[in-house]
Amino acid sequence: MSQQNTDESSGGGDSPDPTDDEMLIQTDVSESVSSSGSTRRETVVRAEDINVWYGDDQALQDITLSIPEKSVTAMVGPSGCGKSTFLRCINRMNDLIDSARVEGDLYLRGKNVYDDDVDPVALRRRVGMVFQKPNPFPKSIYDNVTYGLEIQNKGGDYDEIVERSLKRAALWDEVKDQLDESGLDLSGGQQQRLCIARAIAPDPEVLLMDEPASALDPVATSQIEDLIEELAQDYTVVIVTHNMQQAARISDQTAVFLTGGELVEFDDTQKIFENPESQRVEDYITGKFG
Ligand SMILES: Nc1ncnc2c1ncn2[C@@H]1O[C@H](COP(=O)(O)OP(=O)(O)OP(=O)(O)O)[C@@H](O)[C@H]1O
Repeated sequence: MSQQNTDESSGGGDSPDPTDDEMLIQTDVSESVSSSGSTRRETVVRAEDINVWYGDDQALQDITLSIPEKSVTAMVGPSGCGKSTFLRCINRMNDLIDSARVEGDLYLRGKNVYDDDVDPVALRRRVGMVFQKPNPFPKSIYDNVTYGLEIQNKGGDYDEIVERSLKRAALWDEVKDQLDESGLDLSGGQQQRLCIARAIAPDPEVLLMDEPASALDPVATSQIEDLIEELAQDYTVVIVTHNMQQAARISDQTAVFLTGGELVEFDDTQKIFENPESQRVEDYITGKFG
């Protein structure tokens, strides 16, 4: 686990005329959660009273939590408790589900992403996502990595960005001589690292990962776990996982959701696994139910 203690609240650029993108980058200096008091990092994502329904069925109830920067936050809990739904609130992917309705406030660096003036596409530039099943496009490895940059019309030295992103995703050495070959010809673990390279190429601030290793074998899973810990030095990583050991190994904070879409406990991972406040959380993480 990589706890970083930075007391400072980086604050505020003094530019009087923010651009559209900068409108989304206001600083939230609220303190991140920590029962031990040891972790005081700037909050990047803050959810306040988030409720989500699919039609008449409520999937999340009054979720309030703060996710600190440059760390790994794990969302755990039994199937159907709303972990993925919460992840999709952060980059407004629930907007794409007709029956979904979100109420409450979700701040990204102090700006409510549900405000009318927020463009969800611009938001998703700043909040990248990696899914459970590796989903490279039927394109070359190179084009997979540059895809996000191209659709955003983002300039820059693509050769350099491809190399940097693949290195960050721990894939460069394996593919550097076959960048023109299809991403679909890679192994499952390599494909997932390619998807991570694609997600980080536009340099997002937050990286959402929805069970990124659950379709992979143990060796590929271990590589992805190492990679996630490394990525947290530069990005704020939020990961959904079914795997308690994985959450314990790689996350700094853990949020435990339970049936009914309730957030029962959110704290430093060590505290959650060694001395949770809630009996229901203890029962869940020790395998008594779920
Ligand atoms: N697109 C959707 N349409 C309708 N209901 C949905 C949709 N997506 C999720 N749900 C429902 O919302 C609830 C929460 O689902 P969600 O996928 O967020 O849970 P989860 O904790 O991520 O589950 P899992 O661990 O099985 O992936 C479930 O009851 C699920 O059936």
